[in-house]
Amino acid sequence: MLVKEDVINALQQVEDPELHQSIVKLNMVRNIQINGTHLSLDIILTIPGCPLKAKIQHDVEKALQAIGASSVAITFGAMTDQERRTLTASLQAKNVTEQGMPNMLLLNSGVQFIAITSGKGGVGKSTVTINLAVALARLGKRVGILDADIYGFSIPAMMNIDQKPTMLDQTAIPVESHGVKLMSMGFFTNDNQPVMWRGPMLNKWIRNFLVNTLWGDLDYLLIDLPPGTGDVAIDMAAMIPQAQEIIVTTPHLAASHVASRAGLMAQHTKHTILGVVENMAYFEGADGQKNYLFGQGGADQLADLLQTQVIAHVPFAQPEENTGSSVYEEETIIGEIFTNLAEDLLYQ
Ligand SMILES: Nc1ncnc2c1ncn2[C@@H]1O[C@H](COP(=O)(O)OP(=O)(O)OP(=O)(O)O)[C@@H](O)[C@H]1O
Repeated sequence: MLVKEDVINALQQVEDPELHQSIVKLNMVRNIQINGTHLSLDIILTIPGCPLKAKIQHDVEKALQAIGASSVAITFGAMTDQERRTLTASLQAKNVTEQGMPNMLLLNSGVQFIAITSGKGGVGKSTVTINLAVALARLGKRVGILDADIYGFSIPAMMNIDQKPTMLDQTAIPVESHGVKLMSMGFFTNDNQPVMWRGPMLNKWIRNFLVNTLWGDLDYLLIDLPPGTGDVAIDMAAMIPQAQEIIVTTPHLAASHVASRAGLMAQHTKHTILGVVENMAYFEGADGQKNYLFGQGGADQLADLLQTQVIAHVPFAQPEENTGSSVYEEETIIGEIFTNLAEDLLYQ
C-alpha cells in the first residue's frame, strides 16, 4: 500500500532537466491520487510544450515504479503566468544580491572567471574557450561559457547547437552541450543578423547575461571576448575585476605582436594572466614531422613580454579530427592537450 509521503519522497529525487532542481521543490507536482498501487498525478510544466516533457515523464514513472507503483497516470499542465512569475522571482532571488548585483560576482562566490582573449580574429579564441570548458567539465567541474564575442558570436554553431534557451519570463536557462552551459548573443538575434550596438548597450547585455541567466552553481565561467581591446573587453574588466585571462595567438610574429595589446590591457586592468595558448602551432604530417606553417616563436615572445608562460601548444587538427564540431574528442591529440591544460588550471 503506497502512501502520499512515500510518493513525495520518491519525486523529490526527480529533477527538472533544465533547472536542475527537484520537481517537488519547484511546485510542479500536484493532485496526487493513490489507489492501492495505482497512482495518478498532475505535473505542471514551467512552460507549455516543454521540450523535455518526455524526460520528466520517464523519470517520474521510474521513480514511482521503484517504490512499488504498478501504474502511473500523469496529466501534464502548464504553470499560469502568475505562477511562472513567482517561480522566476524566487529563482532570481538566489541569483542576485539585494542591490541587483549578480551573486556570482561576489568574491566568495566560488566562481572562477576566465576570459579568453586575442589580438585579432580567427586565431582560435573560440576553439580554445569551447575545448577548455569541455575539458574542465569532463573533469567534473561545473562550467559555463559566456559568448561575449557580441559581434562575432560563433560558439552555438561551433558546438552544433541549434536550440535556443528556454525563457522563464525575462530570465534564460542556458543551453547545455557537452556538459557545459552556454549563453550567447547568437541566441537572441534573428537569422544570424549582425549586432550593431555600441558601448552602453553592450555593457547592458553582458550584465544581463550575468543577471538574467539561471546559471545555477558554477565552478568556472569562461568568457569568450571579442578580439582586440574594445568596449566589451573594457566593460568586462570593470565588471569582473577578479577575472583571469588566457591570451590566444598563433606562432606568427605579427599575430603575437597584435595579441600583445590585449595582453597589455589585461595587465593594465590588473587581471591575472594565466598564460598564452599558442594555437595552430604546427601541423603534424603522416610521417610524424612537425610543419610550422605559421613560423615559430611568436607565442614565446608574447609570453616573455607579458612575463607569463606559454601554457599550451595546440597543433592544427588532423583532417579526420574535423568532424563538423569544434569540440575535439577526449582521445584526440587536441582533446588531450586541453585535458592537460584543464588539469594544470585545477591543480596549479
Ligand atoms: N587548431 C586548429 N586546427 C584546425 N582548425 C582550427 C584550429 N583552431 C581553430 N581552427 C578553426 O579556425 C577557425 C577560426 O577559429 P575560432 O573561431 O576559434 O577563432 P576566433 O579567434 O575565435 O575567431 P573570431 O574572433 O573571428 O571568432 C574556425 O573555423 C576553427 O574551427
